[in-house]
Amino acid sequence: MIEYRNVRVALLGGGTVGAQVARLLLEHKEEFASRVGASLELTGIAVRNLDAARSADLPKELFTTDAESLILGADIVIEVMGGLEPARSYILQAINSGADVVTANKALLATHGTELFEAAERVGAQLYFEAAVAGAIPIIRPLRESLAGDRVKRIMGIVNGTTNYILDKMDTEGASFDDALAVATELGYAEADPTADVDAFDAAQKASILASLAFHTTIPLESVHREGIRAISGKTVELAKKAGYVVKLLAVCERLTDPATGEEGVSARVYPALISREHPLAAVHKANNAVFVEAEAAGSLMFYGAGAGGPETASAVLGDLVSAARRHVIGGPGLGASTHANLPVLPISAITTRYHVTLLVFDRPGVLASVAEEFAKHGVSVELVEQGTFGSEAVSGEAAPTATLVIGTHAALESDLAATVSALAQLDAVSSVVSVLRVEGA
Ligand SMILES: NC(=O)c1ccc[n+]([C@@H]2O[C@H](COP(=O)([O-])OP(=O)(O)OC[C@H]3O[C@@H](n4cnc5c(N)ncnc54)[C@H](O)[C@@H]3O)[C@@H](O)[C@H]2O)c1
Ligand SMILES: N[C@@H](CCO)C(=O)O
Ligand code: NA
Repeated sequence: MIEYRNVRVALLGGGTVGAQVARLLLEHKEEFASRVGASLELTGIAVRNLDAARSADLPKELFTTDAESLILGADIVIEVMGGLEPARSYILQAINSGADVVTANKALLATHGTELFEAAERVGAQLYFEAAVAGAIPIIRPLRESLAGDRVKRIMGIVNGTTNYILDKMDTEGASFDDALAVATELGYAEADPTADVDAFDAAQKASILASLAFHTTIPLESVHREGIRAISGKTVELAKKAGYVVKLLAVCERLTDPATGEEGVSARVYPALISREHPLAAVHKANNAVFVEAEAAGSLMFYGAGAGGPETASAVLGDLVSAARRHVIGGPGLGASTHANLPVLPISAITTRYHVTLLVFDRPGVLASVAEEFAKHGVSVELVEQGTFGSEAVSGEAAPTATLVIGTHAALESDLAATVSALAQLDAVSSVVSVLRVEGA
């Protein structure tokens, strides 16, 4: 058997994910050598603070604050630092010095992916990123390789563990938003700045990556429609439950026909949506993720598992490391980006879906008729109306609105729905629009 020299691996980041990558790499050194056909040598771990506590007991001599030197001597660089800079510069330095790269950095890939892929293709380097979307769940390799011979039509899923943890606690335990977020952060699921999770920037970054792979088109992050979960109150969760739904932060990426031109385009969006409690996505609890993929030949596929967590994410990073090391040993170019389709990215106004509009109204004669008239005026067909007393919310200086109206619609064009909602808000009988939620997974 040919004796290969060690494959030198540099690790950038020793936090929630990085420390677990290092731990598993050292613990399973022999096993990895057998799988790769060469020994993987962890040459060092670049961190900001040498004295920071780690989630694993690692040799002190591995730690350094000199990332540049570590990169120069590496065959493969693993980037699990997060953020855009200096992660972007370090990855470019690695690629230009002939190393392959494994990253979990969805923020970086969603904003600088094109530049990084072009740099990698110029020198034939590999750029792997399985951990960047849906943590431990293999979804990147299936889209990038396994389904490369099929035509993906739609992707719908839960791709952020932190917000799923929050919404799940609110639904199953009536927990408050803040308490659930605090626990998710404590458990290491949240980004360094949790607004990335709560305001759906993380989910949007992942949707951009998934849609780019699925539709062979560059989907810029700014073209992903993004709505976070801050507006989801305990009351909204309670009303959803009463109606047989659960609120989930969904990423939806799909091919669709532009209603304005009749041409094919693609849509990528992330928003809190209602999912029937019978739907498999309703059973995704805690920080788990799940992604449904609909493809022309393969039909419907579901990928499920841990979307966040140190060891769980390290699993995906190490899978990429073994792939990269195997290719490093036998030689050959890395897998490039596939963006030839160049489909137009359509705005949210072009989508058609069902909605639940919840209004807080004054309980007086004619309120139902005036509300229904607005839907009719804007061409939105109503499927259900549910009136409930929602406890009076004292509105200072006038009789409190004491009723809620939940209007469920048939499939409607987003732009028609938006026009209806702004008209409803003007009605005297309507005190406030409590929530407008799309219904997915019908
Ligand atoms: N935590 C998860 O569950 C999870 C899951 C999937 C992907 N990710 C992604 O993995 C990456 C790391 O996430 P994490 O949760 O481990 O973050 P973390 O904040 O726990 O760890 C970041 C590490 O990088 C180091 N670092 C940051 N800036 C540095 C710099 N300029 N120079 C040297 N070291 C630097 C820090 O010292 C720390 O060791 C992020 O891109 C994140 O989005 C995390
Ligand atoms: N903060 C991210 C980590 C995994 O990418 C999440 O909650 O899903
Ligand atoms: Na993954």
